[in-house]
Amino acid sequence: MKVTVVGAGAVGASCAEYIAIKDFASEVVLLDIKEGYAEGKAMDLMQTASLNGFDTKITGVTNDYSKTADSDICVITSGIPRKPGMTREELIGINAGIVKTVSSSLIEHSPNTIIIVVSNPMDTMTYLVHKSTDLPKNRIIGMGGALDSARFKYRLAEALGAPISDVDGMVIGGHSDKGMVPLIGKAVRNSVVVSEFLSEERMGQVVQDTKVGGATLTGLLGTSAWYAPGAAVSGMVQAIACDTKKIFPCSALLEGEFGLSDLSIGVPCILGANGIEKIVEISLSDAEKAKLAESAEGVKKTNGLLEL
Ligand SMILES: NC(=O)c1ccc[n+]([C@@H]2O[C@H](COP(=O)([O-])OP(=O)(O)OC[C@H]3O[C@@H](n4cnc5c(N)ncnc54)[C@H](O)[C@@H]3O)[C@@H](O)[C@H]2O)c1
Ligand SMILES: O=C(O)C[C@H](O)C(=O)O
Repeated sequence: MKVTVVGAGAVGASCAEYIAIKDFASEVVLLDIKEGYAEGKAMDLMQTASLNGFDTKITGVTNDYSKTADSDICVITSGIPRKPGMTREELIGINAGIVKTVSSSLIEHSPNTIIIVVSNPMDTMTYLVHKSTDLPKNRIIGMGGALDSARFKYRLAEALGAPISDVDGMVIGGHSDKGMVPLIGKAVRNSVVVSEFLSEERMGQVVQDTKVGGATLTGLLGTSAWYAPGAAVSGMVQAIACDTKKIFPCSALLEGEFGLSDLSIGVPCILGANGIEKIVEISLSDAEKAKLAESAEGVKKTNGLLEL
């Protein structure tokens, strides 16, 4: 199993590290445009192998796509991150060009690959890869909901005073400060809906804290987060590599599912060897449907800025 990660910055290196630590891939290629940068990150990571106990071989390359040939899975993290006070949507001007060029170079050398898009604004960048390449739709997947759901579980555990392993919940919709739809009505503590434990007001706070999770970290760090994003990507890569058929909320191209079409947005998906094996059309309350529709409008507005 060969995995390429484009962008050896904060998120790309974190992805490579978590993939290696989980020890299911034979090879990870890190590629960056900055001379020597990916080589340096790969060497540093390889020097953790005997300490962390993995055999995955990590190599770094400067913009040489021939070294990525025949990758089973490619992750795109190249592009600029936001700074405090910015939205993810403001990154479109620079990142769209990067994502378009990178995806076409990857496919040239790995025509059968599955692509996971991370660069922001992620739903729009995922849609751009659908529109600008010939890959089938099950092989282009955006990562956002896996991260947002992890943040939702963190906030739920905090509100409940419970261990994180005791809570479950999912975030669907666009990966944006306003567009996320944390499904609070379906969130559970050990099978019991959280409304049994939390007031309406506290649940509203959990939802709001989840939606601005990325902005909160950007304010604290001066740039956006990388540990949880890297872990979220590695979980999706593992599900595909090991054909686990686990459900992750992913940005998938919709063609009528949930009453939506012609956009990529976060919905529950079964991930396996074929990438998105199935979009799971869970039933939503009227309020959840309305929020998802509003979120889709926001994503489509950003998609409208693309030069296709
Ligand atoms: N979808 C998500 O949940 C999620 C989570 C975190 C970050 N992100 C996004 O991921 C992206 C990367 O974030 P980061 O913190 O790692 O940024 P970073 O600046 O640390 O790293 C980005 C790397 O991309 C490289 N790069 C730029 N253009 C390139 C090109 N054409 N080819 C190859 N490499 C290129 C840069 O040299 C840099 O090393 C940002 O757009 C950020 O908003 C998304
Ligand atoms: O917040 C960001 O800009 C980066 C990423 O989308 C995140 O949610 O951490």
